Amino acid sequence: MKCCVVGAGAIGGHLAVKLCRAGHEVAVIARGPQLAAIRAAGLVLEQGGQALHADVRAAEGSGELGVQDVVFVTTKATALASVVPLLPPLVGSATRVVFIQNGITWWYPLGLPAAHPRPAQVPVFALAERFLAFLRPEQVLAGVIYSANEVLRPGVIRNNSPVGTNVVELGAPDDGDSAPLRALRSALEAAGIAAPPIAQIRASLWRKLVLNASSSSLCVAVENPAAIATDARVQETMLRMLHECLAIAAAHGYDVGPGFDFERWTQRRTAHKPSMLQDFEARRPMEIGEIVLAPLAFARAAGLATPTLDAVGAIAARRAIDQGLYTPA
Ligand SMILES: NC(=O)C1=CN([C@@H]2O[C@H](COP(=O)(O)OP(=O)(O)OC[C@H]3O[C@@H](n4cnc5c(N)ncnc54)[C@H](OP(=O)(O)O)[C@@H]3O)[C@@H](O)[C@H]2O)C=CC1
Ligand SMILES: CC(C)(CO)C(=O)C(=O)O
Repeated sequence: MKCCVVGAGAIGGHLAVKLCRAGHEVAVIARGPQLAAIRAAGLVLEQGGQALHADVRAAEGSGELGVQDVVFVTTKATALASVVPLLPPLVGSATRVVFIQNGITWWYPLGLPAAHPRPAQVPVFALAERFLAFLRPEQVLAGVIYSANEVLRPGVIRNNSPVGTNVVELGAPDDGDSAPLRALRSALEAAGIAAPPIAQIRASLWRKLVLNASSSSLCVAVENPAAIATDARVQETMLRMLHECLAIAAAHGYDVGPGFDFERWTQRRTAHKPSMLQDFEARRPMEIGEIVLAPLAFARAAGLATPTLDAVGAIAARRAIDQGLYTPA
């Protein structure tokens, strides 16, 4: 498989190393110190006490890379607009483009089953027109990833998830099955990243968003990820947020609570800083619109009250605004 990872940071770097080591032809698009480091010495993924090295091709732009079988877009949602002009040279008629972002994102309304309530209007949806100017809807795939990673230093990614627990749920916006989708899941599985079949990509999105909308904004508010497990008041706040977000998902047609042990997430003692807290600390643009505010817009559209999400979300958003890391639309 000839593939290109656009945005070789924590998630993209992890995928690039695994796919390259599994024998695929992998190029990455990166910039700044990350690009320089990858060009000089490849990418390293620290995982389970091992340093996995991969000599991936690195480029600043897409012109030299040519048409790909698969493009993984693994930038933050905040950078998606900057990705638009990079994609056309990589995309041929058979290319699949996989968008792996947390939160409500641009493809949500695309192919939304008619039985589901209409989504709230959120700013990221405006990107659909730009992506669909050169992508047919069936070329768009979506990924929801469970894999805790951070860039330790340029060129070096650390995976903070217990070995064997990195999972990506892949689907099409219309939930259709296809040979390219199955082939991609198989390629990821063979590369060591679980990619189980799923029935509904928006159910996957909401299940993950329930965790992110709660833990990410709470971690930005308290700046202490461990407090979720160790401080009873913080843990109780997180549980309230989880349940409010589950209600939003259910109101929009995705009942993602059953079978998922959300309470376990509040009891995990983890020092991993959610990517939103990593961004806050590094003073990088934050995914406030997609992870914190979009679920609140969906709540209002469904007529739901979400007092705890509102309060903690307001604090996280305010902190981001004050640092210039989020600008309300
Ligand atoms: N990190 C994690 O543990 C997890 C993250 N996620 C989600 O995955 C997505 C990706 O997150 P993550 O990997 O942490 O993000 P990172 O910030 O670590 O990586 C994104 C990379 O994309 C680069 N980039 C952005 N725009 C461009 C551009 N136009 N051209 C070239 N490179 C570009 C960034 O460069 P620069 O630094 O210069 O901006 C950065 O290196 C997010 O939606 C996040 O919420 C999901 C699960 C876990
Ligand atoms: C919390 C975590 C790692 C869950 O996979 C995540 O999604 C993030 O860091 O943004």
